[in-house]
Amino acid sequence: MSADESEEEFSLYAHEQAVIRQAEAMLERLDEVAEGVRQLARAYQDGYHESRRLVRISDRMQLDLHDANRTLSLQTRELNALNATLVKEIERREQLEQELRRIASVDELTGLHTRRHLLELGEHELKRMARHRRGLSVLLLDLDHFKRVNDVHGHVAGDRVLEHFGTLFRSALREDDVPGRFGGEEFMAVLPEIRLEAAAEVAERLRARVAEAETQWKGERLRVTVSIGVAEVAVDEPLERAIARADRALYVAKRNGRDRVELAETELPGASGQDVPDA
Ligand SMILES: Nc1nc2c(ncn2[C@@H]2O[C@H](COP(=O)(O)OP(=O)(O)OP(=O)(O)O)[C@@H](O)[C@H]2O)c(=O)[nH]1
Repeated sequence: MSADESEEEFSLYAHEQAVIRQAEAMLERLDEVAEGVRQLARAYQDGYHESRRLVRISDRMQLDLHDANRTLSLQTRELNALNATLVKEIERREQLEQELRRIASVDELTGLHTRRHLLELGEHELKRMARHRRGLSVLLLDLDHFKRVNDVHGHVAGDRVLEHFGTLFRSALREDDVPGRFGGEEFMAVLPEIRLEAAAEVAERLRARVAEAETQWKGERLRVTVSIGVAEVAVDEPLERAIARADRALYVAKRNGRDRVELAETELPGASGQDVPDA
């Protein structure tokens, strides 16, 4: 073999080797491509199943959502109805409470303060008096022989007289005075910023007006008189003690012939008092 031949042989061999390597490389690449295609197909397949599953889930979710929405709408309607009922109930209770407060504080027959409310307002005035020290007085009033009005003309006539007295009582007082019905035919007033003598004048004016007044009843003119006890609340004196003193003065007015005003004895410092007289 010549040198050329061996060279050619060598190059042929090298060429074949190169082709073989190229073919092998191509096959490798083809394998990679095939694997890639397989992966892609798998991915499509998985994706298909996944999206089917997701669609099923979303269908079910949608139905559930519809159901939930329907339930919510129903509940909202029921809640709205319940809310309307509750609002009405609250309004009704507020009205009832207002009515109860009114009943507890306003005497139905005369429109004056009730005993309880009067005492509350009295305590309030007492606190104010403790600050300004301009005086505070109480009047205790009782219609005279009132039983006779009932006995002779009937209870309804008696009511009419009480009602009329309420009007006279209120009109004889100032705006700031607090008149109330203590119970039955007994009345009381708390007069802020008034000393004993001025309170006695108020009481006397009222007594005279009542004595002159007439209550019309079924063509008859009914007349009553009133006895009044007056007390000025002493500094640091509890209200009930001043009321008890006014009550004793009222008793004296009754004993001295009725249709009279009597002043309570002055409270002695440290003297022990009596409780509020019962209605
Ligand atoms: N019509 C009516 N009468 C009442 C009311 N409250 C109390 N009375 C009556 O008031 C009368 C009070 O009588 P008494 O306590 O004996 O006193 P009085 O007849 O006023 O005699 P003196 O107080 O001693 O002057 C009773 O007959 C009660 O029935 C009421 O709201 N309406």
